[in-house]
Amino acid sequence: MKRIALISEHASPLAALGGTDAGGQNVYVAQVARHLARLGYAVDVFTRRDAPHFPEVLEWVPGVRVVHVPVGPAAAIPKEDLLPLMADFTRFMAAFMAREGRYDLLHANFWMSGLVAADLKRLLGLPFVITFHALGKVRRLHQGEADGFPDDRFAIEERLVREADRVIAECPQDEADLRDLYAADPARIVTVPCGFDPDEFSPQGRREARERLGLDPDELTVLQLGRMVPRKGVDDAIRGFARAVRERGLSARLLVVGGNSPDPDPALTPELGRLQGVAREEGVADRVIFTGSRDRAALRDYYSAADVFISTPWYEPFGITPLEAMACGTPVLGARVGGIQYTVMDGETGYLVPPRDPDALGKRLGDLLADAPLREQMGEAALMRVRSHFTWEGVARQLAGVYREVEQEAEGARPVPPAESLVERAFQSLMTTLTRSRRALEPQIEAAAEAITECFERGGKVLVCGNGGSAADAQHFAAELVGRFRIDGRRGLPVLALTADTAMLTAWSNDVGFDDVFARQVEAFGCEGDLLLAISTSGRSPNIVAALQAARARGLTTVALLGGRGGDALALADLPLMVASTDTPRIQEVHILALHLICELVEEQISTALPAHLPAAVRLNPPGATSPLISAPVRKGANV
Ligand SMILES: O=C(CO)[C@@H](O)[C@H](O)[C@H](O)[C@H](O)COP(=O)(O)O
Ligand SMILES: [Zn+2]
Repeated sequence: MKRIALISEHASPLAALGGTDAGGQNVYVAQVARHLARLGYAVDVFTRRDAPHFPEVLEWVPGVRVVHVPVGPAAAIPKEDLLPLMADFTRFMAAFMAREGRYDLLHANFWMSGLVAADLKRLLGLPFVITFHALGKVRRLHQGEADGFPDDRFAIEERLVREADRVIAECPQDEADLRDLYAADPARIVTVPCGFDPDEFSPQGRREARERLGLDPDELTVLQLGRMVPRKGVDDAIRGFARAVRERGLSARLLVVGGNSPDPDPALTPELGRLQGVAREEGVADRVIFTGSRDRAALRDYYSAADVFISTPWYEPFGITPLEAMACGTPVLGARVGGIQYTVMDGETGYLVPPRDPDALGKRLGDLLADAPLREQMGEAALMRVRSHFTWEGVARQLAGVYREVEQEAEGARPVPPAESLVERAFQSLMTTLTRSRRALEPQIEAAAEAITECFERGGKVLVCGNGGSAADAQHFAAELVGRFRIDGRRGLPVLALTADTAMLTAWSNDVGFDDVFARQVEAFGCEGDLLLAISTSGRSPNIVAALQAARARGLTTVALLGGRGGDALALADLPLMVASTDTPRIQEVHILALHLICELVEEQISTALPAHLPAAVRLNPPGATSPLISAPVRKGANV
């Protein structure tokens, strides 16, 4: 079973049920979730908790849970104010997944949910797809200053277009906008339209529907239905209707369904007042009926009762209402914008007219109202078209295909176990570990070398310890500094490997315990100002942890060469050097490189600590040095 997280920060699928203020995104998320569940997906929809009584996790329909994300006030707030809450939204989802398991894929809806998905991808490596529903740059083009979203939206959308595994365009116009305005990679855009649910929308019989709504069964009826905002072009619908009625001398009425309440009160829906003014101005106040909002269950009767459905917004990312009207067998008079020009086939399932052009609209409306057989024919063609192209079931199947593609790609990106020899694999993995560690280790190696140099300069000594291979590394390190590394003729530096005294190690382990064999020696040899260098690939060896604790207690500086997650040693080290691997031998190999580099840097720093004009022998063996100079002759050996 595949687990999908649908993220929809402001548009809850539950709002789609009540229907009064639900926009297209609520319907989309609700329907996609339900139909994905029917295809066998386990779907969780993450949406902001905007009412106090909502439980955190609600089992909604079989296979779909709604997770109410508790960020911001548990009340409705404008979506323009949600961006600052998104970081908490992301944190909540990451914690939720830590508790309840990961998703196979995230499907974000709208740009702010996209931000959550993109951050989760960076954090957890989850693939994501996004349906924008509306694009900020398109909105700004059409709405200008009326657009209340911050300008950050543009840069965020650009990032999402770059980082999403797939961008779902809802129609060819959306796809073109993504390419032209956002430079989206065409190979990662897939066009999947919105849909309708045949159980919800089907022809109800015109006369019966009109009767149920209390409308005159014989009068020509035109319907405009949707949210009441200026960009929906309801004023153009009213003006076009007025022209058609005037010019053709028809007896018809226009139903305008929508608003903030079921009561068509301009005090509750200010836009309504403006539109009533337009109807009066056009002399059709008695023919335009504002109904207020209606429950979703009642909409099929409205769509079925109408002879013509009008949808002429200035722009529309997709436009679900024309589909729903077509699903009820009603021809659509639509604006040639966005998804409408894709769903409505001009001259076949209705007509397309330019946006904001009441004259063109009036003419086409007149043609339709005057020709009953044409309306009949177009209504049937509309029904056929939506049933074959735009059901939610079909949409969910297409999305499932996109999810499968993304998953296959993700699998392809996972490193295939290499077929080459063990030796080749070891080289490869060491190179990977080196590359990963490089950036992090460079400043740490320099800092460790500096701390060790300072320790020597103040007259201190270095104690080194480790187990197994790291014990050998400890001795190796001591040998380089007590003896010589690259620079010939310098003084010996005081480094004591705590792993070398077998009598002490065996007696203490035999009689007392192994866990404090090093701590005991730190107590014996360590003085304030000295430095302990602890080496452990896991950071969990008890004797290493105890040695670091003892060193801290005595005022020694602590440096630790670690790997994996650093274990308890990590927090006890003033300077931890972490190798980005969990494989012991690879960590040790990087440790050796780090130790050699530390030796080289320390030698260099010690030799330049005194003015350059002094003879080399004096610089390398300063007058205050406690150990005698053993310089020449150096016998021939591998390191010479
Ligand atoms: O050399 C190796 C593995 O390459 C082993 O001897 C290894 O050092 C031992 O297992 C150590 O006991 C591991 O201890 P540590 O690095 O986790 O502190
Ligand atoms: Zn080893």
